[in-house]
Amino acid sequence: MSIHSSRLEGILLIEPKLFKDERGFFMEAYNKRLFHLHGITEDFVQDNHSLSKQIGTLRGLHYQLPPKAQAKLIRVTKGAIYDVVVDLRQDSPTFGKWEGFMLSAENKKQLFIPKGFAHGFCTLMKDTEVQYKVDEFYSPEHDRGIRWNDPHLAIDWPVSVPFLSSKDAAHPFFTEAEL
Ligand SMILES: Cc1cn([C@H]2C[C@H](O)[C@@H](COP(=O)(O)OP(=O)(O)O[C@H]3O[C@@H](C)C(=O)[C@@H](O)[C@H]3O)O2)c(=O)[nH]c1=O
Repeated sequence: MSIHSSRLEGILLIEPKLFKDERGFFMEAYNKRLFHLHGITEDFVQDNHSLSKQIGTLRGLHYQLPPKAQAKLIRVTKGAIYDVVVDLRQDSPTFGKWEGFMLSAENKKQLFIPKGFAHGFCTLMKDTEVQYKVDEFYSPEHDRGIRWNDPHLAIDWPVSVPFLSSKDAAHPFFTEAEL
């Protein structure tokens, strides 16, 4: 597998080694020893899986507050997403900066997101399925969100009118968010 760092420290884009043959392909989606060798030593405790039926479905921007903050390892098993992270680490030189990545069932790229980031994605194909590992259990009391179209963040989403949950449409803006 190959790993690429990003301008946001700690964010890693991972390309697994793919074995193709006449039957199809094989890949190791997660290999504890290999990931540890590359510094991803989180103890993942929960695997999540979501389906978004419509193109332009946007989930986010989500995070959990400490002490229940989550690191995440994201991949797409059907369809494609534009995956976005926002640096919420107040001591970081890139605090408040965002970055976007194309993840798809076809390119099989994975995104590792350490604790301290908000995360969201917008689907680029219908019936897109996203699967991700997290290193802390879901905690509704610590669950928080930031408004997807916050002008301060100025995220360049691929759609201007996404399909949102009512919860995601009502999140506070970045400057009012509890961090
Ligand atoms: C995230 C989560 C939700 N749920 C429940 C709560 C709710 O009734 C239902 C749907 O929850 P949500 O609307 O928060 O689902 P969703 O909008 O898909 O939330 C996810 O979005 C992406 C961007 C992330 O980064 C994830 O960490 C997570 O926050 O599922 C769990 O039981 N466990 C979980 O881990």
